[in-house]
Amino acid sequence: MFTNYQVNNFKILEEVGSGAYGLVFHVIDTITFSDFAMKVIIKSRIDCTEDRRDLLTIELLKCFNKYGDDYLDNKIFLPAIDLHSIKSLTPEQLEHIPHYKEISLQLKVHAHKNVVTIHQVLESELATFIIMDYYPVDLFTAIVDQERFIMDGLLVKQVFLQLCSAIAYCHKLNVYHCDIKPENLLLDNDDNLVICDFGLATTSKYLVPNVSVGSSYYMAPERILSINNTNKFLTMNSDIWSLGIILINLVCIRNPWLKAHQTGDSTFSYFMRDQSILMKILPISDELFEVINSILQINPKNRVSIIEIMKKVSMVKNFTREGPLTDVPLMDENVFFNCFAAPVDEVSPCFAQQRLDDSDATTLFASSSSSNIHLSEFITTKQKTITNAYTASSSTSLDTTPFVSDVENCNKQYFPIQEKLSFL
Ligand SMILES: Nc1ncnc2c1ncn2[C@@H]1O[C@H](COP(=O)(O)OP(=O)(O)OP(=O)(O)O)[C@@H](O)[C@H]1O
Repeated sequence: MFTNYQVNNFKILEEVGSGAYGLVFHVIDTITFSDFAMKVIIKSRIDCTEDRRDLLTIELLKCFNKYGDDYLDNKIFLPAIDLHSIKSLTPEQLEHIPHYKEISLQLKVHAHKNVVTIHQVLESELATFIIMDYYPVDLFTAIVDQERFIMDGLLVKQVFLQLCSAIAYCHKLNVYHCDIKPENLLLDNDDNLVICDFGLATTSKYLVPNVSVGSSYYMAPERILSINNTNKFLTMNSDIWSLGIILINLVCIRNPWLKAHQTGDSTFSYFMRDQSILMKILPISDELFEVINSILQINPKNRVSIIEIMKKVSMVKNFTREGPLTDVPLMDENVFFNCFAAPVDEVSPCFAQQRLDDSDATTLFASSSSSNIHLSEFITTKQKTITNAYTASSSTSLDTTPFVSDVENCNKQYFPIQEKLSFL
């Protein structure tokens, strides 16, 4: 529907996902020709669960209609928000703009190689646009449709350890993801895993009552307990439970139960009485059973730590009792420590925020062999486009988030979030 629509220098190629509040698009940067993902979070509340995608689409169309102009060919130009100002929003401020909580928490941890990097946040009155790295496939598709892991135990180890490494890093910075599931884990072309969707993430050390939101397959039993339960559970431990279910997914292409609820799921109810049921319903080896059992402890306090899980998984020799996963190479100690123990990018992930400094742009174009556009040409074209955009849109009534006025503001200047949302 939105193919060829453009937000600043990001042209939409296709829709790649939709969720409760937003749509995700594969976009191309018309300056560098690099791929990005653009998540559009619609601000208006949509209560109905049916036709949600259609309603989100209508809201996004409104956004293009409000700010765009036929003359501009479905292009809109929006101000970018300074990412540091989002990171420093207080919990009280985030109460007023809940969708910024997701962005703020992801920004806290996106320096990790296995967390999706956010490059820009563009603000409009109707929607917020998040520009992130783009990944071609999610883990669900890779496991179920492509069966990418059934022959390759080392790949299972690599992907799972990357996930553990990212989650451990988040926990170290007091960010708890709370929605670890294959649809929220993406793979690059070299099968490196990254985590996305911090929509349910929290910094709350303890689970807040009635947190039964998310996918039931991956949810720890304490998250499904009745709201009258007054025990305090560490949020961190419920992420660890989800890791155990993902490990089962990777090796067995299935889930052990629909939900970890004693009366609501007969398999889980059986598992509570006798954990070895896992050996009967899944083709896992004794060795893997031992690892999974140390993770899927009903009492969250008894669950093994993430670093212990990582050590155990790297040493597993066979994942299954039969088939190609019976003989899995041990992970080389150097690979383990280089790839998983020091996982933080040294390069600032916010390259997009600086890239239109002249020197950076020159470097970018110089290094882009596929592009034959020169910097001077680019600046002229870009200035022309954005000047046109401004002329055409200057009569539009702009409420809380005025249009940017020129190329400087559109691509170089970053506004503090407090300036764009004056109520903060
Ligand atoms: N950076 C990305 N690159 C490629 N695809 C992505 C990216 N981010 C998200 N997606 C795709 O879009 C889907 C929806 O994204 P996301 O989970 O962030 O949205 P959401 O609105 O929070 O969804 P939900 O309500 O289901 O949690 C993902 O499952 C994934 O398939």
